[in-house]
Amino acid sequence: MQVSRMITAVEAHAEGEPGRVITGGMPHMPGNTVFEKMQWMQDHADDIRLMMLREPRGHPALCCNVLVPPCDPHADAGFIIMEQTEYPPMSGSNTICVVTVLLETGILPMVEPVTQLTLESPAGLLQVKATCQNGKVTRVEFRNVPAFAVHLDANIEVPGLGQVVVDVAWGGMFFVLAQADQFGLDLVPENGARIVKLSEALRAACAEQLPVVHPDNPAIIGPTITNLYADPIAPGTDGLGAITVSTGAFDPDRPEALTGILDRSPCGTGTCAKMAVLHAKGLLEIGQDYVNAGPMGTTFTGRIVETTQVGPYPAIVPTLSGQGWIYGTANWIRDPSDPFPNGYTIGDIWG
Ligand SMILES: O=C(O)[C@H]1NCC[C@@H]1O
Repeated sequence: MQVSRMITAVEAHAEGEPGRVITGGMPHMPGNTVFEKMQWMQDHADDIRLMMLREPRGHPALCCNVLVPPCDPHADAGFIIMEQTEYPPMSGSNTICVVTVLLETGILPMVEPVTQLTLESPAGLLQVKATCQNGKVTRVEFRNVPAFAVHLDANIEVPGLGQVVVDVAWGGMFFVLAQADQFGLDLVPENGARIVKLSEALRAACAEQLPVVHPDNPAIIGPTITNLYADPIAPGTDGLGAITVSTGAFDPDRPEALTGILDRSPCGTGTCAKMAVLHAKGLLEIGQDYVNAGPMGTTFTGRIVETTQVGPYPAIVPTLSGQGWIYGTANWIRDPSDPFPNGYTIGDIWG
C-alpha cells in the first residue's frame, strides 16, 4: 500500500443527515479567522473536499467537516464545513455532528449533565449547550448566528414553471424558500426526485434574478440552497421542510438531471431561515418553540431568543437543537497511483 494522504474521520449523522468529521491528517491551514482558514482550504486544498465527498469515499448525501484550531480566544474549537458544491459558512446538522464527536470521543471534556462550549464556525461564534448522559450527547442546542429575510413573497420566473412566489433568507446559508402547495407537490420521500429537480430549477432562477450578499461579509453570496415547505403533518410539529442541497450545476437544458439531494434532516440553517421569514411575516413570536420536521420525520427545534439587526435587515437570533449519533470511524487514504485522486461522480446518481 502506498499512501500520499491519510485522513482520520469519525462518521456521524444528525437526525439522519450524515456529517463526517475529519479529526486528523489535514495540512496546516493559515488564517486569522476560521472563515479565512476556510478560504485557504478552498484555494489550496479543495482536493481533500472532493476526495472525501465524492465516490468512492463519499456519496451525494454526505457532508464533511474539518476540525481546526479556533482563532477567536473565546472559542474551544473551530470547524470548516464542506458540502458537494460549496463551503457553507454555517450548518445546523454539521454543528450537531461536530459537537457530538468532540465530546463523545474526548477531544473536549464532557461535563454531565450539561457541557457548555463555544465553537468558531466560518460564519462566527456559536454558544453550545450539550445535554450529556453516561458519556453520550443526548441533545445539542446552539445559538446560531442572526437569521434574516432579504426578500418576502417575491416573484421570479422559472423556466418550465412560470411565475413562482419565493422568499429569500439567511439562516447561516442563503435559502430560497417556497410553499410546496403552489406546485401541487406533497413533501413525501416518494416525491424526492421531483422535489429535488424543482428545487434546483428554483435555486438557479433565484440566484440569477434575486442575487443576495451578506451585509457583514461580501464574500458570502447566494441563494445556494432551497427550502420547500408545507403545513405540518405530524402531531407535535409546527412545519415540514424538504431542503435540497446541490450536488452539481443545474443545466436548464437538462432539467431532468438530478443535481441535488434531499437533506435527510430538517436542516438547521433552513429551519432558522424559515423562522426568520415567519417572524418577518408576523407568524412566529420570540420565545415560541418551532418544531420543524424533515423528510424522514425527524425534527429540529428552533426558538427565537431575541431580535437584532444585520446591516439593513431586521434579524432574529435563533437557537436550534437536535441530536447526533456516531456510527463509525475510518482512516481514508489516497494512493498516489489511484487514477481518481479526487474521487469521481457519475450521472446515474450525480446528475
Ligand atoms: O442542517 C443544516 O443546516 C445543513 N444540513 C445539510 C445542509 C445544511 O448545511
